[in-house]
Amino acid sequence: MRLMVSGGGTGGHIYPALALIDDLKQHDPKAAICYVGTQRGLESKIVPARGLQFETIKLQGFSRSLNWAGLKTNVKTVQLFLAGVRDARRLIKDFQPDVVVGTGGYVSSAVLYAASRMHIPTLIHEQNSVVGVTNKFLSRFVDQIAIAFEDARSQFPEQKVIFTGNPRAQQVAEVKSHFSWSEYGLVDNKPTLLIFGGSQGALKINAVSVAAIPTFNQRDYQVVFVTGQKRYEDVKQQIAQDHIVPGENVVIRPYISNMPEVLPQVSAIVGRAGATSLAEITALGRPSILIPSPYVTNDHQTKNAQSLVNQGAAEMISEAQLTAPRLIAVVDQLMNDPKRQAQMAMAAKKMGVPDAADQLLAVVTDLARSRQP
Ligand SMILES: CC(=O)N[C@H]1[C@@H](OP(=O)(O)OP(=O)(O)OC[C@H]2O[C@@H](n3ccc(=O)[nH]c3=O)[C@H](O)[C@@H]2O)O[C@H](CO)[C@@H](O)[C@@H]1O
Repeated sequence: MRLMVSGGGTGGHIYPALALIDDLKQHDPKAAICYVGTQRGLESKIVPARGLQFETIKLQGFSRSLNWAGLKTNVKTVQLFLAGVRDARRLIKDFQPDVVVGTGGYVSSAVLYAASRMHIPTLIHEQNSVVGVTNKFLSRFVDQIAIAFEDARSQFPEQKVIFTGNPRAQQVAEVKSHFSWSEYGLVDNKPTLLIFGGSQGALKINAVSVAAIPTFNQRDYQVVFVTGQKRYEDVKQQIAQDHIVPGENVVIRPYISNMPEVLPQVSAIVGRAGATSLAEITALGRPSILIPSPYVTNDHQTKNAQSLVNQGAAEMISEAQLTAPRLIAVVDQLMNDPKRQAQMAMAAKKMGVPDAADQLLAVVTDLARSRQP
């Protein structure tokens, strides 16, 4: 199969694409793969490092401000989109894909639009319960739409929709490694809490976690606190300024690049409610304390989180109510109650789709075959 994939901007769009690619490579080692992203997005760091063919086009998102500057940005966005479609057509002509898959982020708009106009079979994957702007636009043009939350179904043309789950779930659920916390200067066989604010890190979660370090230092669980690559130096500075000394119990990292190896070793998670993170948490069956980002379209992270809370799989703290004492109280309660951890873990696991990559690959393979004469 010749598969072209496009998705970018944040990890939540990139990792599902990579999970699909990995699953395809396992089933069809001769498959040819081309990933299209932007130079500015996180994909330009993650994808080439995997040894994949990586092509870029130049695009930008729409501004939501209705002022003059917003208008100017949006005129530029449309110009770049039209140029992006031309560039995408050229890439498609060169690569000759059997099928083109989009996993969200504005870069996929031009690539999937161009492919559909060229009559190449197309599929988009929507990770969230509330449909993103790019996928909403593309839903009119593509052949098939794979979803990971049933709630998304009614927001798309019904006849195109198929539930597959999020392929990253399978990747995390299937991993077999000999990971040891000693790589992080921590110990094995000790309850471990992972704190991370999605793929980019989150300002408020970082601030509150910094303030909680002295308390975490005294607990009998250990803490891995991931700041996000761009926010690491600020966190370090804050810690120095506040004269905080992280003890042997707390480790601070900018980013974890081997999350599928790390996550299975974690007892509980504090994090945002990005859809791909939630797919991982549920596939593994881990209890979580979710702090949805209030800065995303239609508050979709709150809806993502609510679906776990409704099943007893997670607790939610709104960002507005997040303080260090509140975080410590909720974390302590969970970490000191193994029975509750187990109940939440089981509830989470019931929601997981640990074969999502195979399900998505089956749909993609059928679509690719539909192209052959
Ligand atoms: C601010 C924003 O627009 N967020 C969106 C973005 O979130 P974001 O990019 O944060 O995505 P998610 O939380 O869904 O997924 C993060 C991914 O990055 C990985 N990871 C994270 C931290 C780290 O150190 N190492 C690492 O590998 C996680 O394991 C996961 O695979 O895409 C999601 C999926 O469409 C949406 O639901 C989110 O609302």
